[in-house]
Amino acid sequence: MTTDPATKLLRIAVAGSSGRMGRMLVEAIAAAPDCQLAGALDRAESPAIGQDAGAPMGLTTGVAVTADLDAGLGGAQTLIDFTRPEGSLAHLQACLRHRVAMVIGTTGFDAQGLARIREASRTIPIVMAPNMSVGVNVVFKLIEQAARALSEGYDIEIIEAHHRHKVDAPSGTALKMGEVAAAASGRVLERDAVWARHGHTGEREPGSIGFSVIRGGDIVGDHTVLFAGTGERIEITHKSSSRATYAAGSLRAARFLADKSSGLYDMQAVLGLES
Ligand SMILES: NC(=O)C1=CN([C@@H]2O[C@H](COP(=O)(O)OP(=O)(O)OC[C@H]3O[C@@H](n4cnc5c(N)ncnc54)[C@H](OP(=O)(O)O)[C@@H]3O)[C@@H](O)[C@H]2O)C=CC1
Ligand SMILES: O=C(O)C1=N[C@H](C(=O)O)C[C@H](O)C1
Repeated sequence: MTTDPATKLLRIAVAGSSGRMGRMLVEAIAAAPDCQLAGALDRAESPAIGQDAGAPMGLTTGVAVTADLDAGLGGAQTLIDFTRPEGSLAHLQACLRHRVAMVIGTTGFDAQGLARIREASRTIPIVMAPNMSVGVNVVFKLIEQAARALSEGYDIEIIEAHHRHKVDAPSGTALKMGEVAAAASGRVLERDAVWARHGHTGEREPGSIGFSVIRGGDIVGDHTVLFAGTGERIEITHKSSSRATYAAGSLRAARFLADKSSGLYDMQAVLGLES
């Protein structure tokens, strides 16, 4: 999966190229001196099919958007995919056929989908992360440290806010924050999570991890983990103000995969944050 020997450029295809993240990625690839757009995929029903992938941003990339997975992936080393779970899993099969590496940013997979990705990573290299931003991945570390130190006597609540178009809840990032906080504080997320509260809920269950979800307007992505104790509370907050941060992280992931032949990695590995 090394770079093109002739041009030395990393040949990247983008799935969901006319989506919010897809457009950011096409723009980021066009601006990156070491990368080249090798393919742009979208659904057959998309009005973008046949148009230049850069058209929505006023760019000419020379790559037309296609729904033909084999044509879109043919010349690529890596596919960056921010679509929907069913789309990513269809793209995964095509990447296996063409031995193309994958960066998966899509959130909302079920256990079966995750198992298929894990299985595929025995054959192709994959980076998968619910959040590609450097900041959020540093925040995961801060949450781990705080949750370890505050495991007794502090209630953990996770609050996230996103734009009105987001279809999954809680966000993949919020779920990951819950997993990190649970593991570091001796809780088990599947057992201790409280996904919603309404009506006569009774008192808060000790050791639970509560989730609150806000959807509105054009909020790019805000996440807070609250540790509420007696007489004090600690809030660890990350706010994204632009999707460019996810696109930049995705390109870092694609570069990371260039010399890998298989394996499943996350952004902690890409950023060298593994402890
Ligand atoms: N890991 C991270 O850092 C981040 C992850 N995300 C995640 O990325 C995903 C996409 O987000 P966003 O860009 O805002 O979404 P959009 O809806 O703006 O874009 C999704 C794109 O994927 C296409 N698509 C939808 N369903 C399918 C399918 N079944 N097969 C193929 N293509 C499909 C859409 O086409 P059409 O418009 O025709 O439906 C569209 O082009 C979400 O899961 C989101 O949570 C988002 C930001 C950061
Ligand atoms: O859908 C989005 O927009 C985002 N989704 C990701 C998630 O579910 O965590 C990452 C980011 O928060 C933006």
